Amino acid sequence: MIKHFDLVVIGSGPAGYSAAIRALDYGLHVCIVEGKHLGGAGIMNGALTSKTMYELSMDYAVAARTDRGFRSGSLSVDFSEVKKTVIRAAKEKQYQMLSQIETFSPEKCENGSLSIEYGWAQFKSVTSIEVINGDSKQEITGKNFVIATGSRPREYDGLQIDGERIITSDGILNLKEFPERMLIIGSGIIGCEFATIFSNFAQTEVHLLDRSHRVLPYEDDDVSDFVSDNLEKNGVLIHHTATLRNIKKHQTHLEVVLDYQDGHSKVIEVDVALVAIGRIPNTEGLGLDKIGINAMANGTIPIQDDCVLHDAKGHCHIYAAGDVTGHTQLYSVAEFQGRLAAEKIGDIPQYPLDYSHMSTLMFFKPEVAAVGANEKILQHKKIPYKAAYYSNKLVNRAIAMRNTNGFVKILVSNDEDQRILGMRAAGPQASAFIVSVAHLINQGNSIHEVLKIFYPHPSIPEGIQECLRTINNKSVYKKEAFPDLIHIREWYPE
Ligand SMILES: Cc1cc2nc3c(=O)[nH]c(=O)nc-3n(C[C@H](O)[C@H](O)[C@H](O)COP(=O)(O)OP(=O)(O)OC[C@H]3O[C@@H](n4cnc5c(N)ncnc54)[C@H](O)[C@@H]3O)c2cc1C
Ligand SMILES: NC(=O)c1ccc[n+]([C@@H]2O[C@H](COP(=O)([O-])OP(=O)(O)OC[C@H]3O[C@@H](n4cnc5c(N)ncnc54)[C@H](O)[C@@H]3O)[C@@H](O)[C@H]2O)c1
Repeated sequence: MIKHFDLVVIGSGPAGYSAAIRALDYGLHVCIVEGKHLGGAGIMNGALTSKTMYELSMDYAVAARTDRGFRSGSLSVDFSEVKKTVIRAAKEKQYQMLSQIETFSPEKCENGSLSIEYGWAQFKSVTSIEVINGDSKQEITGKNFVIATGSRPREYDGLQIDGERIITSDGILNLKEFPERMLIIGSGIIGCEFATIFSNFAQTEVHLLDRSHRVLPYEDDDVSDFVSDNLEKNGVLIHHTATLRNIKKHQTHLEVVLDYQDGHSKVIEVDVALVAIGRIPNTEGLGLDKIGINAMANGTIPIQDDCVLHDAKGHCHIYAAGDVTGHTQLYSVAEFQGRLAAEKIGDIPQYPLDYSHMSTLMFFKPEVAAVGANEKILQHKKIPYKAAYYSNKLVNRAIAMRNTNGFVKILVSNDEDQRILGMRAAGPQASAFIVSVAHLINQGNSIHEVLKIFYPHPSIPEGIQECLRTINNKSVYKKEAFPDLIHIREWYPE
């Protein structure tokens, strides 16, 4: 039997699920097709599982502190219990998603419904897909499609991922115990987040391979240095300018050869190697040739700001959203694009995609949050700016928390308007207040809007207001008195 829907969404990650639900809002009959885990990397082996593990590791690190007037009598941690808690968190979310699918099932709803089919989808034509689940196959036809197939870890050339000793982020939950020694290959977000998590639990000697001079190569040098310093304080051994020559597998361990830029080499022994060198889009096997679409050389499906795919014949009932499109690989971006695709299908009003105020959270110790441009971006675009830095050491709430390791760095246009262009914030609660600056950037606000407002006391965001006041020399604490804690830099194109 061929099943037919108004909209077929391939992939149930944040892009696919949000597209499906948004189409349901205006009465479409929708089918989600999912090959693996409901919720995609938004939930399993991705954002939610890694953040659950991060929160547990941060709690453990706080419990292990001895500088706050109290100490725990004895502290121990069991990896299998940590794993159970992480999986419980993922299931909690998946059951919420499933409850919603069941609430709107076609048997119960005439005016818009949701169905889910498990299996791998492949286009047969511009109106039909085949869904393969083990030995069974079924055909599903649709008036519209959203391709939201996400991404998967990039593999390291010549290194076989065995899922046990040599793993990617997909294999973290396969580990049976805390490895005694671990090498993380790649010092981007995933590499630095897992280095934070495993060093927080303090059961693992963590080696982090950074092929350049700094971790997080796309961030400004001061932010990268701050993250590196904190990783090192947490016990992580960072191998800057190192290249992996090879890994020899032994019965009980891995023997790793690292080559450094200055010509020397080092052999280290670890139990597990985690490869975290980026993610690649899931487009192979989708049958894109059957719909007249060519993926780019890097596998992504290019979209314009409308998420629509146009083939040579002008078909425009097929859309793409999320990691598969090659845009910044974030939950929020995937969800926004998925919603937008569904709104386009329904021809209902949409908010335009505007990445200029996109924010990111990075789960390190302490957390780091980013919104809008950084110095590298502004210099690349030749936009003159002022960068103001204000340390949390001067912020009363941080002092009260006994947690002053952090800062805000705000970039404003170097002109009369002094428009806010971007911020990097590190320290407690950075993830909670970054979005307030996203609103300021979105509204094209200048310093003046911030200076008019009462910031509650004691609060960490008071640092934002003081930081902006420093630019026009109106702050309560002055850079002359605290040159290490407050500074301002100006930049003009040559
Ligand atoms: C370890 C890790 C931590 C992360 N942490 C964060 C974070 O803290 N914050 C953040 O914003 N982002 C984070 N991300 C990124 C975020 O998870 C992704 O950007 C987001 O999940 C992308 O959503 P998506 O819907 O495009 O794709 P995905 O979530 O990858 O979902 C795609 C789904 O499509 C399915 N699929 C693929 N091909 C087919 C097919 N042919 N047929 C049927 N189904 C198919 C897949 O099985 C998958 O379930 C993290 C990612 C990882 C790996
Ligand atoms: N908190 C978050 O928002 C969050 C958390 C995790 C992942 N993510 C998303 O997932 C995506 C993937 O994360 P990621 O860390 O894998 O990718 P990434 O692009 O952030 O970092 C990859 C790192 O690997 C390095 N690298 C690449 N090839 C290498 C090689 N051959 N040898 C050694 N190093 C190499 C790069 O220089 C870079 O530092 C990110 O782009 C991010 O958008 C987001």
